[in-house]
Amino acid sequence: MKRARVNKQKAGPVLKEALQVFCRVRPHPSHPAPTNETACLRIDPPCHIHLLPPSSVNRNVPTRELQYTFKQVFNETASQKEVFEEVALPQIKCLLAGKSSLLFTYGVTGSGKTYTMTGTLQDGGIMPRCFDAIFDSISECQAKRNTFKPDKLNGFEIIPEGEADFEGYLQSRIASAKMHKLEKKNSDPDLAQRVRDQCYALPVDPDFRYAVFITYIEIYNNSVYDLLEDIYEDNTRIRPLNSKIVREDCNHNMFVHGVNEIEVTSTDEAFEAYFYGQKRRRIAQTALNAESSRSHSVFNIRLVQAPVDERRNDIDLFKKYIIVSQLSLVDLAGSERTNRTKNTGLRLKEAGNINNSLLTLRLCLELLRENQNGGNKMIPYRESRLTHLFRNFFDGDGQVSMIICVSPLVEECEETMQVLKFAESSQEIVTTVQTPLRPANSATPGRKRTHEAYDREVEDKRARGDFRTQSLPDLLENLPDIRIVDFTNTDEFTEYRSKLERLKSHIESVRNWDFSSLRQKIVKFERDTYVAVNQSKTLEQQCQLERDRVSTLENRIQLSEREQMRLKRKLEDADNVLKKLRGDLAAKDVLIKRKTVEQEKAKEEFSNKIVQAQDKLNREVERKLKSQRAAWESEMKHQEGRIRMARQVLSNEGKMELPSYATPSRSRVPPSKSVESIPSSLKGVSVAGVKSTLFNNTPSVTALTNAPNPQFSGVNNTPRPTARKGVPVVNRRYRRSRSVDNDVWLEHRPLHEVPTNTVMQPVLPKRKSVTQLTDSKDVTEKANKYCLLTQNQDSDGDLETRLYKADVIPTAGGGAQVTFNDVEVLKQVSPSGSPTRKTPMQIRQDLEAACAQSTESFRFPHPTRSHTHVRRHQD
Ligand SMILES: Nc1ncnc2c1ncn2[C@@H]1O[C@H](COP(=O)(O)OP(=O)(O)OP(=O)(O)O)[C@@H](O)[C@H]1O
Repeated sequence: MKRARVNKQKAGPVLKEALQVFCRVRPHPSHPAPTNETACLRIDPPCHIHLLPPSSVNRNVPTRELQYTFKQVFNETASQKEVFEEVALPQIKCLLAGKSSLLFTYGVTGSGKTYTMTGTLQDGGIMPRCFDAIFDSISECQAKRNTFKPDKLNGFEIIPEGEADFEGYLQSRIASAKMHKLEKKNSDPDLAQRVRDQCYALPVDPDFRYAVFITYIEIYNNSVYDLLEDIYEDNTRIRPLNSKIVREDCNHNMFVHGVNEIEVTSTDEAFEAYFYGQKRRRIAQTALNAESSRSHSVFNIRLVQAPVDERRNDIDLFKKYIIVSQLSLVDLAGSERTNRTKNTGLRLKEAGNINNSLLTLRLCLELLRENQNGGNKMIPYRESRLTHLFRNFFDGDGQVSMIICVSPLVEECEETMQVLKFAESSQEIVTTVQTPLRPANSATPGRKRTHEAYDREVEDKRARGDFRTQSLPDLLENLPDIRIVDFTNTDEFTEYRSKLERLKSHIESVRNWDFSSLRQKIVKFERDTYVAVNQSKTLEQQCQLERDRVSTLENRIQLSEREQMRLKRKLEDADNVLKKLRGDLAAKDVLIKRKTVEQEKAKEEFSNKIVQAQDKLNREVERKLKSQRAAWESEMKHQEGRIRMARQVLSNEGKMELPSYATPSRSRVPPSKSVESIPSSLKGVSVAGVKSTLFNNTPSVTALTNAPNPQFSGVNNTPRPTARKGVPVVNRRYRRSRSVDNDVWLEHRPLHEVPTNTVMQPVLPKRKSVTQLTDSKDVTEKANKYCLLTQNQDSDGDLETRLYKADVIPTAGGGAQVTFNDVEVLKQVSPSGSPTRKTPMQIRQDLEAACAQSTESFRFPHPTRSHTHVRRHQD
């Protein structure tokens, strides 16, 4: 027995295709005409779907309307036929052309995945319609059963005609019969009830023979099980399914090792196998679906095709001519939220596994998309059996399509959003599809048609009676009997001769029959037809490619339009914000301008006020200065009068000569200050024998300033005054005691002294206090130091206490000269003074400001302080 195996699929040109995503919305379970309150989806045919999240939904879902775009969106009323023709029929065409494809349904539990994939007997889903289309197309070219045989290593062997392993087939049928006997009680659906609404006969290459194989597996809790496995150990015992492993064949294609691959020759057989597997599939009732799939089911259809040889019907035995294509129909289990399904125990574990495998699928697709956009991440296909098994498809070995099943239920809004989001982004994934090379063997292309045409021609000729003679066997049958009985009978000879001539003419006519030219004509015609068909196929492929390219571009355009819309919205938002900010800015500008104007105005008013206040202050200062000067001048005059009176008294007594008051000629101290320094207690007092020298030419005190006045710096260098005639001279032999402790002070206090109660007291260890100088001896004999205390209190209650200190120097005439050499000023500001009185600092500032403008030469007193103790020694 000669056998052949599929070793390697012959690869033709590589086409790139985007992952195709379709969306199907299932009808609302309770509202035949859903409203906005009950449905969260709105369809905008043919490609858009809008999600309208209700306001009550979770905060993870944005409240605005979201739009998603897919290759096509089917609404609630879309029929199974419509879905099949749009989604799966192109994949059947691919399958017949030798290309593989994967189609899976994805969605939340109860969203209609199984319904879309399988449907019902009356209204079949994608899977039964696929079988119908396949068998309708290959019906005339179907290989005899068991011509191909799976080799259990993902390949096929060809068993030449006559050697077909009918025994094996019989065995499998017997096993099948057995299982049916056991399971018939499980009430198989009656296939006779199945309704077919359409014949899908697609063109196939007639020079090939075709066979269809199926496998049916489930991935349950991340383990793979063969649903077509024989689990009957005898007629009564059933063992559990064994888990299978996923392996890689020599061409790096993934397959389930040891899986039962069954050849089917009709849709009914395929259905039988499907129902056989379906009974083993794990389905359970949940809160959301009465028949919820607890596993992912994979229904693989493999189409094996091999060319026929020149002798019309024998399949070519060269293994290189075999083409195997696959269509995988995957019904994924639905993603579940435990809080909605209320699953516990085993159901909860199943739900966890389902969600994990779906998560891995999503992760793989997302990473694939990222990698195709320039990323370089490892895709974790192996983390789930599901992704591991379909790695080839994702890595670029076949077309991938996905049907997103969604429910319009408001309660599922958030999950639906996740599904739509993921599906929309998956459309960016590009997969590659290899077109298999049709085997270019030595056989004449179109030979099947040639044979058929020849047969038809002969039949036609026969029917028309175009054959001028009978067929050769007829001719031979009608040959005259050539045995001559009587050689003398010329009639017999003549008849015999005429028979032979007739025979000869028949033979000649048959010989002249131009078989070769007819055959050549037919072959040429078929060749042309074949070339034309091939060309048309190529053109069709190119058209398909162009269509796909256009649809990909359309998808991209839609995506970019959406992106553009999104950006536009963003821009509009930003524009609005900008406008608002600009408005705010303009308002603030106006406010600033108004404030600036107000500020300028206030500044102007303020400076005017300052100028006015300065003027007023200047005038006030001038007025005060004037009045002060006038007061001082009158005081001075008064004092001078007194001095004159005192002088007069002295001169009248003739004993004491009072030196004339020498107005300090070079002193810059205002005269009033010197005048003021005359002790008031001396007013009207005459002391016999006492000579007084007041600030003898030298201003010893600068009472109004703390800073040393440079104009007085040269004072000490002024020549000492020479004694004038008649003026008592100081006793030159008198030596002042240098011991301070020995000084005896004559303290001259005012009669009505205001108690200062200050801690600052003059240090006068030995003193005699008097309020009036009545006896000159108090000065001349008892003291060598003189101290005069004066007090002045102004209208504000400020008290100024002055302590004039002097040396008492005996004169040659037996009197004494009192030389004032020091003054201490104690100023006490009344805390309860006039409330309108300015603080010293204010006064100083006012005066400084006023005088800075008016007079530069005038010097201001140092700010008066409470308890200011000013002391300046002459030396
Ligand atoms: N388009 C539709 N038209 C009519 N009925 C539908 C449609 N889609 C789903 N249904 C019904 O909804 C129910 C649930 O559907 P189905 O079992 O296909 O959901 P599922 O997505 O496969 O759920 P699970 O993931 O749990 O297996 C079924 O009774 C089915 O008949």
